[in-house]
Amino acid sequence: MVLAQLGGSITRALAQMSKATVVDEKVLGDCLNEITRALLQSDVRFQTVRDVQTNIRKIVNLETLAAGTNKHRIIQQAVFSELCSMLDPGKPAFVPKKGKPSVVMFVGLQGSGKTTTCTKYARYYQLKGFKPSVVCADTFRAGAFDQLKQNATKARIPFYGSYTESDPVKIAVDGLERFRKENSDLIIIDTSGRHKQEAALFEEMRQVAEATKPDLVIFVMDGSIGQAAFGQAQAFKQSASVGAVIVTKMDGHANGGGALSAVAATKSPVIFIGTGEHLHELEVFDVRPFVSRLLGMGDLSGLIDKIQDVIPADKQPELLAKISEGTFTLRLLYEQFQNLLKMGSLGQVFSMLPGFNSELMPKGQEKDGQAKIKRYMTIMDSMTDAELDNPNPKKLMTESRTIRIARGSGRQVRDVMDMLEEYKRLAKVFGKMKDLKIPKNNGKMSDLSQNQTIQQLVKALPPQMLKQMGGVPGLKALVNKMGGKDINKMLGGLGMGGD
Ligand SMILES: Nc1nc2c(ncn2[C@@H]2O[C@H](COP(=O)(O)OP(=O)(O)OP(=O)(O)O)[C@@H](O)[C@H]2O)c(=O)[nH]1
Repeated sequence: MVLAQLGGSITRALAQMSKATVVDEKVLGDCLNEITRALLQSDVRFQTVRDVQTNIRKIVNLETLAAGTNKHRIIQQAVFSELCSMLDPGKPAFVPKKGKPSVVMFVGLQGSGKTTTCTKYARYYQLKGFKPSVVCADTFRAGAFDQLKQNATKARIPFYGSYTESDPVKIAVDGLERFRKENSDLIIIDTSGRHKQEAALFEEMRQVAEATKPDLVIFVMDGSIGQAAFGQAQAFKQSASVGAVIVTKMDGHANGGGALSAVAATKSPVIFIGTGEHLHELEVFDVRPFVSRLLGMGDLSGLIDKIQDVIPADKQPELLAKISEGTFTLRLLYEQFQNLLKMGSLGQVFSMLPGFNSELMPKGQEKDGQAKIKRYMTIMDSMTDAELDNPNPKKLMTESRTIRIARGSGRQVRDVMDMLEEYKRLAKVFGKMKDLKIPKNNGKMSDLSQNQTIQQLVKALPPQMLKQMGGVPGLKALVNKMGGKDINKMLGGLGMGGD
């Protein structure tokens, strides 16, 4: 993800500053120059970058800071808070509520990713338990209905459109009526795009909006246009009463930071960012957690949300029971792999952990990781139930069995051995996790149970990960920050919660 480069540059500038034993004007100036350069490279408007720099200087007045003050920390906090202000439109967006019918209309220029994003958005809410549906009122681009139909079918989302009707308003109204009858609580209307902002497009948007009275109009915009987003977002906001923005293609272009800050400057809230062509490549955009992740400081609430999307609350006790039995079978590993793949990009998941930045996981490496998981799963697909459910599959694995599995999955014997090695390694980690007990007492944790949690986590986490989290002190700070409730939710989601 290209935004990670911006985050990486700023993080490096801060790390360089932290190394200085004495923070003087020169050290602060160098750090701010690096941050300025990174923001300009990301196509953030010059005016905005200048404001960020001036404001940080206002907060960090080295001359007036008392001796003994932790200047490194003050600078870091000032950078964090100024980046947040740069991206904060100061206005929340409408959020659909489950069970309460909402209509959301999508608008945007042709090719911005509008149609793809409609289905991503529907799927996001489907995973949260909504009953979404999509209506294709794009009669301008031939093939738009087919595209929406294909995407919606893949995600099992009901859709409506017409090959013969040319009036977008009629399609929108008919679709709305159909899905209202079917009790859909989130009806999404995809409208036509044009190559540029032209009167005909705005007129059509106005007519569809008048007929469907949407609760929210979402403007979808291509993030690669950088600071030009300001003019575009402003024009759509005035013509179609846009209530929220989704910025797409944040995976492929260095200008993403510029686009995000430009949209914020129009006082329109960005609610999601698109990070790829696939259905799950849509990320919630929330300013503070976003900046936190950008700077490698993690986003635990996002991680908890993601885990809960993948392992629904009603499935958690089942997983927990299996783990507490202490038998980590190949079938359980298979299920964990499925969950991991459902979580989407591993880089994105990692960037939610404090101390990680998605830059740490280069795209190629990420693809390799996913390919490996899929390879292991294909091998397991060739195993019998008895092999998958055996608590000690390594003992069971005779030469003839291994050859049979390798043949059945079209892989080499060494691939099967490799998968079993990985299983052994993970079984060891899970074996340690089964002792992890977090008391559930409505959120608050006693000091004693907090200490026990930390000790158990230290034992369970791979040393490399513990190091990335800042060692035991980093982990302590994390547990303190999360309190009992969130850590319970997270560990529960991973099948590690307590009684
Ligand atoms: N890399 C990347 N590609 C995206 C993203 N979102 C959409 N795309 C791609 O952008 C192209 C255009 O997307 P569409 O959804 O067809 O665009 P549209 O705005 O609906 O276009 P019209 O229907 O013609 O108005 C497609 O190839 C999508 O796969 C994203 O977040 N990242």
